[in-house]
Amino acid sequence: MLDTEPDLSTNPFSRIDFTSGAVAAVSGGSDSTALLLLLKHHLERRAPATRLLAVTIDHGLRSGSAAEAQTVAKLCARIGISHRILTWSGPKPSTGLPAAAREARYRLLAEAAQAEGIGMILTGHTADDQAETVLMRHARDAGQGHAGMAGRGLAGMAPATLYDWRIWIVRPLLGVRRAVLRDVLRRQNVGWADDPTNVDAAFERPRVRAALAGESVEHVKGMLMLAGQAALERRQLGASAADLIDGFASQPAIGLIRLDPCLLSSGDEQAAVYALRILLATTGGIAFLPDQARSEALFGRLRAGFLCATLSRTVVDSRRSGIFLRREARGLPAAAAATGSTLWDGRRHITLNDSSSALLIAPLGAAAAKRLATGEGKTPSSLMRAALAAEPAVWQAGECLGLPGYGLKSATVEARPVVAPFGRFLPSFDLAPARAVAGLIGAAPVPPLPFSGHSAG
Ligand SMILES: Nc1ncnc2c1ncn2[C@@H]1O[C@H](COP(=O)(O)OP(=O)(O)OP(=O)(O)O)[C@@H](O)[C@H]1O
Repeated sequence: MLDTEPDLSTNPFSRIDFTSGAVAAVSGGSDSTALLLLLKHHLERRAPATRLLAVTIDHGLRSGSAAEAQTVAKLCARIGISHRILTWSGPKPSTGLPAAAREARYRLLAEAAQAEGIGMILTGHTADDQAETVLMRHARDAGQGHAGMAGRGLAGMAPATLYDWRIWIVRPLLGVRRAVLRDVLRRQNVGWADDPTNVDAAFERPRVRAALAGESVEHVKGMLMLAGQAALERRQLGASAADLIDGFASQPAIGLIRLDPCLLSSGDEQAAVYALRILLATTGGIAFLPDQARSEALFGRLRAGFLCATLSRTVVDSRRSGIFLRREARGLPAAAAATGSTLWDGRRHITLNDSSSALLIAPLGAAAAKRLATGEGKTPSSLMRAALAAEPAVWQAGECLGLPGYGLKSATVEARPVVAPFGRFLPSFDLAPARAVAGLIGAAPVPPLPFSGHSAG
């Protein structure tokens, strides 16, 4: 079957490393049901010892969803694949429902994988999904007057995305058309469920899907080529930005990044602005990069002379001793009891290793920062203290016990830096700058890509 089908003539799983097992995300729709059958076929022949678990998320949003999940369970039982159904419980928002459902879906899939010690999730996203994604981003960019410089989004979905900095989501069918997958199912006499929300014109994706259905095959091919080109450019830009971060950025104190002013005349302005945007989002603890135009304007002002400005919750302080980035003092989290594991201010993963004592986590603040020894060096100590003041400190009964990793003797609380713009979702296109920033700020290393040869694909 795999060897004779034109669009599946190259085995879509051949480059994937299955050593850590796989969770197949199966909704019961045609794409993910075909994913399951093709994957089973591949593993039986090439890696029969692989741990494979199929998981269906019941979002509980439609009356038929539980029955659809049961249909997947029956199919899995028939073909001998372990299967779990996980239900999205908890409040459902009245706006932004698709995004919230997606967030919950990935969280539950990752939990299922982790519970089984599996390090990878496979989804059934197809070439049709990719064309829809690119078309939607095109429309959004054009609406915002960004056409021409928004190549980043036009890359579409990446072949792999790291979720929560811990588990890879791989999309092996991104190059395969939906019609081909449906043929596979028909030939094996396997049915699938048609999700009515896929044709509900109240949502953007179904509207785009309907528009694409009327387009020629050539048009869709053109969209996919555009995405491929944009992905290549995004990877190249990311690699150049990573080189600039490695060469020109340092961290003289926790929360303080110093940029060598030579960055401003490095010769690759586009990559330098991209590096600046990534570092601004990281320092400010923001999941998205600051606006391109505002970042370019800031870059221009940095070239023109010394300044102190704020963008992306980050104070940019350019002076004779360098360009310094630190979290602004406004809008820091209020004091809160330390609990198991939390993301603090979008910037720090706080882990409480011993819950026997009642501890509070709150910003160190200017007064306590003044008492910290910051050492002698080229970096002005006032800047180091300002950065440390915005770091999470451990407090008990009104007394500051110190900063985790900076003078706090006990290992009760750990605070690990997070590469904020990529902390939740890291598309494989952006691996190079994510690795560079992780090295710079002391974040956990990026787990290796589950592809043989570790290429970003
Ligand atoms: N209810 C579900 N249970 C398990 N997996 C699912 C479910 N819904 C979607 N998936 C997985 O996600 C893939 C894409 O599905 P779909 O296109 O409906 O989601 P999407 O919202 O566009 O995805 P995303 O936003 O994650 O890119 C499916 O092929 C399947 O692998």
